[in-house]
Amino acid sequence: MDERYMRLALQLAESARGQTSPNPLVGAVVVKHGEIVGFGAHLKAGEPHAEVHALRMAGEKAEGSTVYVTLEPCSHYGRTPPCADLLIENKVKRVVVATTDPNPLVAGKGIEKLKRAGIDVTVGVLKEEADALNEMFFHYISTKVPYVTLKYAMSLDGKIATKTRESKWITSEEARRDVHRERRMHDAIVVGVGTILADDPSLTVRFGHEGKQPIRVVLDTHLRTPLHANIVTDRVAPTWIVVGHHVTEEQMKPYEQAGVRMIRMNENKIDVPSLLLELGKRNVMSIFVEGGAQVHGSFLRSRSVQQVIAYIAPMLIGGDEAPSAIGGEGFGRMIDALRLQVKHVEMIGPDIKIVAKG
Ligand SMILES: Nc1c(/N=C/[C@H](O)[C@H](O)[C@H](O)COP(=O)(O)O)[nH]c(=O)[nH]c1=O
Ligand SMILES: Nc1c(N[C@@H]2O[C@H](COP(=O)(O)O)[C@@H](O)[C@H]2O)[nH]c(=O)[nH]c1=O
Ligand SMILES: [Zn+2]
Repeated sequence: MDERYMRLALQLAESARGQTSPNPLVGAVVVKHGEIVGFGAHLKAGEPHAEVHALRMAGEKAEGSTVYVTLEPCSHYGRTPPCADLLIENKVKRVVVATTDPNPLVAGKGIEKLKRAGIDVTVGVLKEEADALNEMFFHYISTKVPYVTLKYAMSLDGKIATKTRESKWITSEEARRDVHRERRMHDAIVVGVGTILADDPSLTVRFGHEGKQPIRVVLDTHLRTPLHANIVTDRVAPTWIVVGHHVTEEQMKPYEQAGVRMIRMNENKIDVPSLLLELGKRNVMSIFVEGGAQVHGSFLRSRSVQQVIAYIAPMLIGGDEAPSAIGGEGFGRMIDALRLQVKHVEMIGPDIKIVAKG
């Protein structure tokens, strides 16, 4: 029975996907005498937690109830009061927790508090599902740098464009729509200025997956992004441009006036670990790196890759000069190659989608 209610709590949590950053997805269900008397999900950082919504809906029925929650109830004062205290005040009889919260502020303290107050606590119901739900949050809260997804679309022979740099289109309309769904799962989309100059992309979530638009981050050491680029002028989503230390205030001014947020690194280059620290400091919990090959190469070099999403089209492009999905220096020895595990393979229209994780 516990699994049935926890599954509902997990579904509730998932419904807020893409809205809660930098907080986790959390769902809660209140059950009394075999009846659901309240439920809720955390919808937005800074707003009430899932338990608050669920207990509010339950009212007096919360007393003597069993509460199912997908993440250990918080026990600290963040932007909202601790849920563990609220559960105790509501005289809840039993709390079923799917997984503990690795946030150093919580990590086991919430469960301790509940037990000390005499509440019967069960931990680990559907733990696998609950951990998968928040893998990005867990990565971010324990490393303070964003969870990194590399995405590329390539031909069967691994090319992302022809030797004359033509790339429209390699994958099908359906595959390109699927990219928008994956974009939406991330706080930011990252591309190199090469992609801006080649494609003038909008880097927005469209095709019915609209919701909170991810931040568009351009890695542009020498500030070569044109002021008339879509991502500067369309104001559909936030745009951040990362530049080297040598770029001056007056060079950045026109971009800031156009509403672009400028991030100037401490060196005349953008190295990935420093970039990730800067993004992590600005509460970016997950990034969707869309290329090009050089950018992918720099993320691979620093082994800062948690997930790869590859779309493969059944076509052959060939040519030594045609760029492959990941450029840069690469590894000289097989032992250094980044080994992943294939988690998911599916056909999308005529194309193959492969998801692999570190
Ligand atoms: N060339 C291909 C891609 N090309 C991806 C480009 O690098 C760039 O991310 C997109 O053009 C941005 O599009 P938007 O303006 O945001 O809709 N991506 C794909 O999935 N398949 C391909 O065939
Ligand atoms: N969203 C959520 C929790 N989130 C936990 O609390 C932290 C955010 O606290 P605050 O800044 O007050 O919103 C977050 O980092 C995570 O550890 N906890 C819960 O009991 N239920 C919830 O629904
Ligand atoms: Zn809480």
